[in-house]
Amino acid sequence: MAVCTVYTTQLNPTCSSISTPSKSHLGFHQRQVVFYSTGKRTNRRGGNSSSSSISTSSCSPYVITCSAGDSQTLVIGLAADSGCGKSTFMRRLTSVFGGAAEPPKGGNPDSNTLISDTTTVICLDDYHSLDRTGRKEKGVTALDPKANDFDLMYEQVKALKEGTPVEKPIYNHVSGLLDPPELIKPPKILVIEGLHPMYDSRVRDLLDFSIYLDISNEVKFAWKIQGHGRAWPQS
Ligand SMILES: Nc1ncnc2c1ncn2[C@@H]1O[C@H](COP(=O)(O)OP(=O)(O)OP(=O)(O)O)[C@@H](O)[C@H]1O
Ligand SMILES: O=C(CO)[C@H](O)[C@H](O)COP(=O)(O)O
Repeated sequence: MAVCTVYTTQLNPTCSSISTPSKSHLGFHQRQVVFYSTGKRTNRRGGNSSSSSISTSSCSPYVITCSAGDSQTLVIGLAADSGCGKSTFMRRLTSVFGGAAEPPKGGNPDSNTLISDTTTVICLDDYHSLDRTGRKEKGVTALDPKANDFDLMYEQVKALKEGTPVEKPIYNHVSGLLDPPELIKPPKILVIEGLHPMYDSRVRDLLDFSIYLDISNEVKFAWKIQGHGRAWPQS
């Protein structure tokens, strides 16, 4: 059985509560946590009693545990809008799981994948079905489901979960083009991070755990102004 346990304290100074819905909503069946960017919110959906929240304002540690079936890869979905700290959060989380996360050795320097001892993080931007020009021509953004290949995402996440390597496409954020695929081997823990790890019900059903980073525009823009990371998305 693949198991992941995270012992951690507050992940960042603006993150002050975690919601852990005990019942499914929007069809989620797996365990979820939502990291909030501001303190007082315990329930986004206005009084839904199925959500409970854990305060971390005292910086006390909390524990997150999830597990998958025998010999299966454990799949974690991390969703957030662009610039909400998915990559930053994943770098921290993978280091908690063990080892520094690095791009695949000797591969495409513009790969979005990170590999550590136990964990592989794939970026769902790699499943954009339309490149930057294609999206412009069709008048859609990367958030539009039409700009993403959910069939391929499902097939490949399922294959990895079942222990089969895949040739995953690469969306190149520098050129805005789809590059030749890279080989991804099934890890112990697979994280799929991006705009839509929970949009497609087939992909959603593969998740053992899901995380949504709920970052306010105010905080997101403040982070951007601090000037870290790559430039704001091109499209
Ligand atoms: N907890 C944090 N505290 C301060 N700054 C942060 C934090 N998380 C992220 N940032 C900053 O916010 C910016 C966006 O973060 P990051 O690149 O991780 O987001 P992302 O969701 O992966 O973005 P994209 O989808 O555009 O690739 C970066 O400049 C990063 O340094
Ligand atoms: O990071 C993103 C979504 O997670 C980008 O918004 C998306 O991939 C489009 O990329 P670009 O703006 O570089 O064409």
